[in-house]
Amino acid sequence: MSDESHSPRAAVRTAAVIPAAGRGVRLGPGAPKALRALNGTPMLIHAVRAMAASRAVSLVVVVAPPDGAPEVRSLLDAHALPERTEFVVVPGGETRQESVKLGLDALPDGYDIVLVHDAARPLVPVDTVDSVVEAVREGAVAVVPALPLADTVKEVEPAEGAPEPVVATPVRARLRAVQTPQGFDRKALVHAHETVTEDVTDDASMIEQLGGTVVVVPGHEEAFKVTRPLDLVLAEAVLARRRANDGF
Ligand SMILES: Nc1ccn([C@@H]2O[C@H](COP(=O)(O)OP(=O)(O)OP(=O)(O)O)[C@@H](O)[C@H]2O)c(=O)n1
Ligand SMILES: C[C@](O)(CO)[C@H](O)COP(=O)(O)O
Repeated sequence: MSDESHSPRAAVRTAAVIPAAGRGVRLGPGAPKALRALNGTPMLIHAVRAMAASRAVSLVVVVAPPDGAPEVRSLLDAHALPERTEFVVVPGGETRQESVKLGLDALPDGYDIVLVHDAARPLVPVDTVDSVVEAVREGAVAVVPALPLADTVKEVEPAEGAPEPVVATPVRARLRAVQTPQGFDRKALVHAHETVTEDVTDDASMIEQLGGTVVVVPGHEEAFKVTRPLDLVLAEAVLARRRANDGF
């Protein structure tokens, strides 16, 4: 997609907020997850490049670990990034939700579409980013990329240290595993972050809670979230496959 698109909101500017302030507890001991290397390059840099690869995105706000903003600024300065994109770094908060809110607070005027993208999804392809932006440009208030599930999902009654009774089996064909970047009309997302106080696991659920419509576009298997140690192995394998296929 290019900025010559004929979407109703094609001229509207798009910013990406990248929450990168998490510790990465499930990945095990070490540096904050976003700063850990994938094939020698910090995961965050991969994620920033993935957003900046979209010609629609002209500003990237990185939400750094609370005491890590100077280090993240230095990292951005030390890596090659597209010159047409502006980069801002702000310190994050205790939860993902707080971190996204701090990123939104740092957005200057003039950006009416916002993507929120996990630093922990460093390998999302640019076509996925572009299709999210395109759907918001076409008029959607909130857009999520998602994939059908491979596993059957059970709802259980959580029970610590005991077998958990199953209470329901949702129809798998109606379920989607949701990724990022999630794309939003900026005003709607800011309003949602100012209004919803309950903890949620993604930004789109805040829009849902306020009665807004969220739509799904196809996600991508390479947009998986690096969460546990095995995901690092998979991410490096994806990078190796890209190098072999594309020569970079
Ligand atoms: N206080 C927080 C917590 C999470 N995140 C970000 O939100 C994204 C998704 O979170 P997750 O994958 O859960 O990362 P962590 O919180 O680091 O992982 P864990 O729960 O294993 O500690 C990540 O890019 C992470 O850096 C954030 O910006 N601020
Ligand atoms: C936003 C998200 O990536 C969508 O799948 C996910 O909900 C983040 O969850 P986490 O537990 O904060 O990693």
